[in-house]
Amino acid sequence: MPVKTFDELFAELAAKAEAGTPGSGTVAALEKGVHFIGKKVVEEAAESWMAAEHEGPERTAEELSQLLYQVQCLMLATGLSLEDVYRHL
Ligand SMILES: N=c1c2ncn([C@@H]3O[C@H](COP(=O)(O)OP(=O)(O)OP(=O)(O)O)[C@@H](O)[C@H]3O)c2ncn1[C@@H]1O[C@H](COP(=O)(O)O)[C@@H](O)[C@H]1O
Repeated sequence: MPVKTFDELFAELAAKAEAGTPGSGTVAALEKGVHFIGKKVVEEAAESWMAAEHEGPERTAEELSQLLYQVQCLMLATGLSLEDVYRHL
C-alpha cells in the first residue's frame, strides 16, 4: 500500500473541501465547523495517549494518524495553510 504523507493528505483534503465533494467525510466535518472538529482533535489526542500507555505501537500509530487527519481538518476549517503552521516549527 502506498504511503500517504502529511502534505499529500492535506492537498487531498483541501481539494475535496474546495470541490465540496459529495460523500466526503471531510466536507461533512467542515460543514459542521470548528467546534465539532475541535472536539474530534481532543478525542483523537486522548485516544492516542491511551493507546501509547496501554495498547502498543500499532494501535498508537493508528490513533496518531487519526489525530493528524483531524488536525488537518481544523486547519482547513480555520483557513490555515501548511505554511502558516510550518513557519512556527
Ligand atoms: N485519514 C483519514 C481519517 N482518519 C480518521 N478519519 C475519520 O475521522 C472520524 C473519527 O474517527 P473515529 O475512530 O473516532 O471513528 P468512529 O468513532 O468509529 O466514528 P465517529 O462516530 O467518530 O464518526 C471517523 O469518521 C473517520 O472516518 C478519517 N477520514 C479520512 N481520512 C483520510 O482522508 C481522505 C479523505 O476522506 P473523505 O473526505 O472522507 O473522502 C481519505 O482518503 C483518508 O485518507
